Amino acid sequence: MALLAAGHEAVILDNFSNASPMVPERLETITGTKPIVIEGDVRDRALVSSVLEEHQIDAVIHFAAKKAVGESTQKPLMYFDHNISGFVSLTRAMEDQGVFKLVFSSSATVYGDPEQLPITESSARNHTNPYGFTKLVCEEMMEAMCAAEPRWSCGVLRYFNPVGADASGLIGEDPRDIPNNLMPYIAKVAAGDLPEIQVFGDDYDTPDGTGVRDYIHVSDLAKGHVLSLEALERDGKGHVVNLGTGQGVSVLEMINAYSAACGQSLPYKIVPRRAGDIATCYADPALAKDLLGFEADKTLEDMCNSSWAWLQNGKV
Ligand SMILES: O=c1ccn([C@@H]2O[C@H](COP(=O)(O)OP(=O)(O)O[C@H]3O[C@H](CO)[C@H](O)[C@H](O)[C@H]3O)[C@@H](O)[C@H]2O)c(=O)[nH]1
Repeated sequence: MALLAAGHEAVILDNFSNASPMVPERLETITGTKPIVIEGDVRDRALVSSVLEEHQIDAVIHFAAKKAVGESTQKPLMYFDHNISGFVSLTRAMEDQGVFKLVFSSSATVYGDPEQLPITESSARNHTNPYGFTKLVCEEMMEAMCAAEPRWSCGVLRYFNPVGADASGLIGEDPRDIPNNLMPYIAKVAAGDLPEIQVFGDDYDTPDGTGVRDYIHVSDLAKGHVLSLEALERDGKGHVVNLGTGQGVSVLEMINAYSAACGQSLPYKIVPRRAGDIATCYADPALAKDLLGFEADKTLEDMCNSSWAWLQNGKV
């Protein structure tokens, strides 16, 4: 999904392949502002160009990418097409229309297996799968674009592990297939759709032996995008920042927190490690605070409560 903002007007371009068509209506309920919704694909340069022109767009938030690591190893070309061709097509359309402000969804995946913790933005970049490769390539393309054309200013946001749902309970994640990620999997077990959680390894070098990640509430993440856009307008230059809380949470801590939120003790079993997983990953969030004034303020409890509320009320 690409959200293109001109002044206070929001224009959403989406092909609805993953998102529910109910999202724009629910967005309106939450924000009180009716977004303009255009059905289409970010790889359609002519369409994007016409949208930018017609609505006098001055900045773009680019979310239109695929994000499942496992799928990317099976279908790398599909990932290159959506994530890399889509990026090139979008930015060429922006260039055609003289729009040079871009907020980009990057990922902590660009750090590969981190050399040091917490992870700072100057840590070495690496990729361990085709999905991570696409994020790294887009980051490098932005560096080249900005070096060649000073009018570009790009806000590169390296997400850690986004979880939770909007506090209204109206918008959240509802994977169609068996979820790959921990929180949606736990949520399906809590809802009775799956029998038990599989914990991928309890022999990591972490306090309880299970993997540790920096989970960030999606509402905090959304706030980071607004601050990034504002910084692009204010500073006239780009930034590359981590969006995380700086706190590591283990798989067992997450299961316990979700059990408290849904009021039942969730069943789990320890299974072998998942290939490609690392022990620990959490952000140094200091630069995002310095450059954007960003600070994540939602707790682990907020993340679990909002996910559970969405499952009960909002799912369509
Ligand atoms: O059913 C599950 C799913 C996950 N885990 C564990 O839970 C932790 C989190 O796993 P996720 O799959 O939720 O998230 P990852 O950290 O593996 O990956 C996420 O964060 C990465 C950056 O660190 C990339 O951005 C990637 O796209 C994104 O899915 C890991 O220790 C994993 O082993 C389980 O034990 N059981």
